[in-house]
Amino acid sequence: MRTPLVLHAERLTKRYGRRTALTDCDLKIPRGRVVGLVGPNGAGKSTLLQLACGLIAPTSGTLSVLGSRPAANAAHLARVGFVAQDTPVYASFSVADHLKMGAWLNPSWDAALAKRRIAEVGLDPAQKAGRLSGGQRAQLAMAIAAAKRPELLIFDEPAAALDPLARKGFMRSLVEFVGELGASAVLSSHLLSDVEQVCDYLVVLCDSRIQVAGPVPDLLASHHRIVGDPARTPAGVEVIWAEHGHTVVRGEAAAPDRTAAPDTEPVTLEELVLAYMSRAAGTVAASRGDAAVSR
Ligand SMILES: Nc1ncnc2c1ncn2[C@@H]1O[C@H](COP(=O)(O)OP(=O)(O)OP(=O)(O)O)[C@@H](O)[C@H]1O
Repeated sequence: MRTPLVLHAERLTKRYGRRTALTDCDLKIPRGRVVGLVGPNGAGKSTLLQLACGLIAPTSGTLSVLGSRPAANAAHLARVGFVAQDTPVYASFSVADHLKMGAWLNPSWDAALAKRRIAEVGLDPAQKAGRLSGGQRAQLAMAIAAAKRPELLIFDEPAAALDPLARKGFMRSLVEFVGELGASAVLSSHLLSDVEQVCDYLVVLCDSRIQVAGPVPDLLASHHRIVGDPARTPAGVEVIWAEHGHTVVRGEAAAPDRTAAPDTEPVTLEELVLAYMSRAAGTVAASRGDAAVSR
């Protein structure tokens, strides 16, 4: 039976020497989601994704990917597609060479899908990869990862180098493509606008720890903003962060009941993420302009 989880971490910890990149992370990510992994620089996002791909090993704790140890064997490797940060390609190889290499390396290679995808995004098969723009390189890397027909696609900041318009187009094509494959996807980003555009599941990682994780609609339903005196925060809710007369809270007791809590408002995804980031930073909340998560 297929495991219902694409990623399952228990007390997952990764240290590089004395630096701890992940601390006691517990995570259960169900299949069929497009997951946004967000957090500031150095939060541990790439480390988590590299662990999921089997490129590095945990210091302690466990992580299973599609029910097995990451990169457990060749068959398992074929079930996971990875697009690394900066979408590395072989500069002197043409687009067509990349597809040939993909076919040679991957037993489950879907040559028709790769070829169609390359045509759809307007890439010239004869073009040397070193001459592609950042956006074209990202599209090539995504086509290669997807032509393996993986069950899980992992993207480490796939669109970071792209201008806003190219990024929007790339993210849209990413989610369409993942849907067409019937795959799950996990993508890291510190651009919240990317995540809002395509993700239906959110993981906030700050300072090596998972702050919150869950389906986006559930997170938005279970968090609220209380306007005014923080002392008026209803009992039984968890205060995530308070500043400038706005308190972001989690808990059913804060559901917008106009009689009991007349100044309770819904939160946006940005407010929710910034509240967890500010709490993790333990400092005065960053204003929208200087936050590490930017739009
Ligand atoms: N190979 C390494 N050796 C030593 N320290 C590392 C190594 N890789 C990452 N780190 C450290 O681990 C922490 C987490 O890094 P990681 O790259 O996972 O964060 P990130 O959230 O992906 O950051 P960014 O958004 O800047 O890419 C950082 O403090 C980083 O300096």
